[in-house]
Amino acid sequence: MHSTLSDVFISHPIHIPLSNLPDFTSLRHLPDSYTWTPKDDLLFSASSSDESLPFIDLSDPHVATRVGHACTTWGAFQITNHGVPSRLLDDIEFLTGSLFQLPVNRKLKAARREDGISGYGVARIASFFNKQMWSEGFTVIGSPLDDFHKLWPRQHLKYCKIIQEYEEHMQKLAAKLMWLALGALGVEEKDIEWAGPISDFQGAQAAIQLNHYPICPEPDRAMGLAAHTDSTLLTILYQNNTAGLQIFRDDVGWITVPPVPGSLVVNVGDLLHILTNGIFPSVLHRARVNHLRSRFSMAYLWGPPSDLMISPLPKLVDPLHSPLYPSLTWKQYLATKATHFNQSLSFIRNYLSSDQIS
Ligand SMILES: O=C(O)CCC(=O)C(=O)O
Ligand SMILES: [Fe+2]
Repeated sequence: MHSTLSDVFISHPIHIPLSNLPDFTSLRHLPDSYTWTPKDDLLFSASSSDESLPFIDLSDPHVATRVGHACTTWGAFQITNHGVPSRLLDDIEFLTGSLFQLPVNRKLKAARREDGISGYGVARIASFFNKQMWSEGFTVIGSPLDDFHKLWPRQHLKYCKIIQEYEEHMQKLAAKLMWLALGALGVEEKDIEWAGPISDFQGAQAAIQLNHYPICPEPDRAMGLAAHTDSTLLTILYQNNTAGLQIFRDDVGWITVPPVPGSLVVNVGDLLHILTNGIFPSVLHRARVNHLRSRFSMAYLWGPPSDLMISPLPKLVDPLHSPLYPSLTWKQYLATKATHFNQSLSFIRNYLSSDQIS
């Protein structure tokens, strides 16, 4: 039977009591439960380098080479001239701001259920850390109608329309980026059957993750969203005009991705890393907070149909480059991630068949 992404979370519930949600505005000092040290996350070091993430104009004649190079060296890049209307970016930012500005008791009406994925709550990755993160989130998967009706009984349709339009643009952009990135490796449309008859990846599945990082009294000791890679093929992220996103490269350390109005950040996710047999790294990233301004980010998490087998593309495998990963579905990968978190890729690397992975 065809299953949806939500099914994965029914079998892998997370237990984060909603009482853990803080009243961010009333805290003058960071409580111990929000104070991070390197002991809480080995990666809790300050950013160091002045290197910067590639910034790519999608109308550049050499765009495929640039995208391919950015994916290979960083697993991430920023884009401009991407075709998403700036009015729509304003709309989604407005929606996000309006949502998190609601009183806590209203937001809790649309709280994510323990075995669910949609709705309001703390970051799913919270269960892997001893300390709490200075953020709140809202996940949209499928129709937001029911949840939005609980949040905005009289205005929900207006907000549903923004989500629908945003998804349509993001889906098209994700497909375009996918072909640019894979095209740079010599992968052609005929090499990916599931992209469909007109190669537009109509069968893809996606979620939208809205994040809010409130003003923080002691930002140097707090963490907005701890270091992770995304379990997607690609993630397209829009951030408001407040810095906070940082990405990690082994030879560089942490660098901040400055917000550039109207531009979008693209991350290679774990599944594209698998598909390219490790040629593209999935980028480790996190969000820091600050004491002056609230920060919002809106992530479009894009992946394949959840029951489709994903494996290193035959074109990228040869006697010198044997497949590094077994075939597995997005659903299976998410189940692995729910247990092994940032060790998931190295965990599945040890298996030849997904039947062995539990
Ligand atoms: O807020 C950000 O910049 C990062 C958000 C993120 O990584 C995510 O939602 O997966
Ligand atoms: Fe992320």
